[in-house]
Order: sequence, then C-alpha cells, then structure tokens
Amino acid sequence: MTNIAKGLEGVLFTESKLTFINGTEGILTHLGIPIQEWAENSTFEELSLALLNGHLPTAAELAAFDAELKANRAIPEALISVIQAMPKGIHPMQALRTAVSYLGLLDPQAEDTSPEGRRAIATRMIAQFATIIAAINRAQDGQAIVAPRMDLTHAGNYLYMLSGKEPTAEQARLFDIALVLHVDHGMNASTFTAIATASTLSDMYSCITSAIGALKGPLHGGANEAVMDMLDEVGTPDKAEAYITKKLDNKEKIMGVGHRVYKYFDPRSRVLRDYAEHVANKEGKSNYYQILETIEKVVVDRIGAKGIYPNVDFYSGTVYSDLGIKKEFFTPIFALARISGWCASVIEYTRDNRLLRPDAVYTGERDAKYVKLQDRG
Ligand SMILES: CC(=O)SCCNC(=O)CCNC(=O)[C@H](O)C(C)(C)COP(=O)(O)OP(=O)(O)OC[C@H]1O[C@@H](n2cnc3c(N)ncnc32)[C@H](O)[C@@H]1OP(=O)(O)O
Ligand SMILES: O=C([O-])CC(=O)C(=O)O
Repeated sequence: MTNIAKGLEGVLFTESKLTFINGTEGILTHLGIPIQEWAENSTFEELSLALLNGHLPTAAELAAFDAELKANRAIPEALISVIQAMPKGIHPMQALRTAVSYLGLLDPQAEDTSPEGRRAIATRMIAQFATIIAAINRAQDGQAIVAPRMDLTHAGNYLYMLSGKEPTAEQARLFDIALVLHVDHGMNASTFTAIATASTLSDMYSCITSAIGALKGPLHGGANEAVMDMLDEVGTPDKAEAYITKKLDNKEKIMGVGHRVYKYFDPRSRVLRDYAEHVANKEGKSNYYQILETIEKVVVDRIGAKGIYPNVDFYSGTVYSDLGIKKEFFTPIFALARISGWCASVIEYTRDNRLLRPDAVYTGERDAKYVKLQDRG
C-alpha cells in the first residue's frame, strides 16, 4: 500500500532557521528564542527584522529598519482610489487580496526576484500592509482615510490610522504584543502557499497575494473571526457550557481550538489569554472572556485527550475587540503581522530554491476510450 501523507502532515520539504515548534510540549521559538521572551521584550519591528536577517539586530540595524519602514508607510494615491472604489460589504480579506495585487501593479520593482529585490519589496510591504488595512477599514465604513504618522510605532500608528486618535501607550503596546505573537509560525498553510508560489520564481506580490488567500480560510487565519461569531452566538456566559457540550455531542468543530502541530496548549494562546483576562478585568469581566474560559474548560475536559487545546485564534479576538477592532478585521490583522513571516520565509527558501511539486496517487480509470459527445448516453 502506498503511503499518502494526507494534508502533507509531518512531511519535511525544506530546512529553515527561523521558527521551531514542539507541538507536544507547546514550545515555539524564533531564532531559538522562546515566543514568551519575544512577546515580553521585543516589538513587531524587531522580530520582523530579526527574521529577515536571521539574527537579533544591533541597535543601529534596528534604527535603520525602523526609519525605512516609516519612510514607506504611505501608500500610492492610485491604490487609495481603488480601495475607496471597492464595493461596500465585501470581506476585508477580499479587499486586502485585491489591494496587494494592485500594489504590485504600481511598483516598478515588482518583478525583481533577486534577493535584494525581494528584500526591498518585503520591507515596503511590511510597512504598507498596516496602511492598506486601516484604509480598507475606513473606506468600508464610509470614513475619510487617515494618513500615517511617522512618530508612532508600527502598532501605535495602525491604531491611530484606524480611529484618527492617538492610542494610549498601553493600547499601542498591547497591540504590538499581539502582532509579535502572530509574525511567524513555521510551515503553516499560508507560508507554505507563499513558498509554493515563490518556488516557481514568481514575484513577491504574487507570493503574498496567494498567501492572503490561504490565510483567509476558517481552518487557518479566518478562525479568529469565527471564534467571535461563536461568542456572539453563545451570548451570555451562563449559556456557554450547554452550547459547547451540544456542539461536541454533535461532533461539530469548535473554532479556535485544535492544531495540526500542537497537541497541547499553543503557547501564544497562553500569552493572549493573560492579556484577554487583563483587558476583561479593567471594567469588570467582559462576557467574551468568561465565555471563552468556560469553552476552554469543557474542550480540554472532553477532547483534550485527543490533543485538542486552544490555539492562537482563541483569545486574540477579545484583545482586538477591546482595541476597537471589528471582528471582520481580525484576519487582516493576522496578515498585518504575518507579512513579515511570509516574506522572511520566501527569501530564505528562494536562496536555495527548488520547484515545489508533490504528487498524487492516481486512482482514476486507465485505458478509457474517448467517446464523441453525440455518442454519449
Ligand atoms: C492560525 C491557525 O491556523 S491555528 C488553527 C485555526 N483553525 C481553527 O481554529 C479551526 C478549528 N480547528 C480545526 O479545524 C482543526 O483542529 C485543524 C484544521 C486546525 C487541524 O486539524 P487536523 O490536524 O486536520 O486534525 P484532525 O481533523 O485530524 O482532528 C483530529 C481529531 O480531533 C478532532 N478535532 C480537531 N479539531 C477540532 C475542533 N476544532 N473541534 C472539535 N474537534 C476537533 C477531529 O474531529 C478528530 O477527531 P476524531 O479523531 O475523533 O475523528
Ligand atoms: O502553524 C499552523 O498550522 C497555523 C498557525 O498556528 C499559524 O499559522 O500561526
């Protein structure tokens, strides 16, 4: 019997120095440093640069990268017009996919697939994703687009462009930590998609556009929005246990739990749970956090033995909600962070490129005859 690695589970197709995951113990490291340390000490800008460079940056390297990101925050007027002309009511991930593809049309360097070209485009895209997503949010709400500020951090500037108001230092830092937690995660579906596109020697915009499409699905990045839908459906904490018990009895999937690699708590979900609790405690516990606590308990009791535990998407939405981010934008926010991981992975892979081309076991007919259309029954 031929062995098929359905879902490519456990298949090793490349080497990488960026991210290590031990799914049974719930360990995640970037460049060997635990995710908890990155979350506590670092910033989105620093982790992005560290992954692009493959080492912890010096202060001078980080300052230069920060200045480069700031200098590239603005997006072309032509793209703003496209974002404003998009139909109302579309999903922001559809809008993001189109906007990034369009951005590629406006970049004279778009087709440069040299390592230096890919790197320059990566830096611009990392800077511009925040501006694009904030612009999509404002345009969809019928509001004027807010130009980026150059004196704020990447995270702080995003929140500023969203509301037109400068966030507090605590809000900016909380959002920064959420971004840090989402920057990279090994060979997840969207990174793999970006790499698969890159392996044909296609351009950065094509790689990232295809990655956005992969992240959008509810089994991957789209799960964070689906968790919020579930919380809204549950309504109040007293209904959570019965709701989730019924779903599990009916063998329905619970969003925000389960993972292809983690068979224990996703360490990012532990960091986010602490922040979700912190946020909920500010003005008395929010309903959302209490509902999630109950769902987590029932899931771990009932199906923890199958390796089903909360993943990164489980608690992130409650943190985002508190920052004034609407649930339709939770997955775009994921992309806002993951753009760095996608770019770093594409750059790493294409340094020693090999076309990705797996195979399937053919189970269809053999030696069949072509029957002319008019002779078919
Ligand atoms: C950022 C990210 O992408 S993190 C993941 C985000 N996705 C989600 O939160 C969506 C919900 N989760 C899922 O759909 C899955 O757990 C996935 C797709 C993430 C991973 O799934 P897989 O690795 O394919 O696991 P698989 O489907 O083989 O599940 C193994 C067992 O756990 C069960 N299971 C897996 N996930 C869940 C879930 N979310 N709820 C209930 N049961 C689950 C399966 O039914 C299966 O049970 P069985 O052995 O009795 O048939
Ligand atoms: O690694 C995965 O399969 C999904 C995930 O958690 C991520 O992309 O952050």
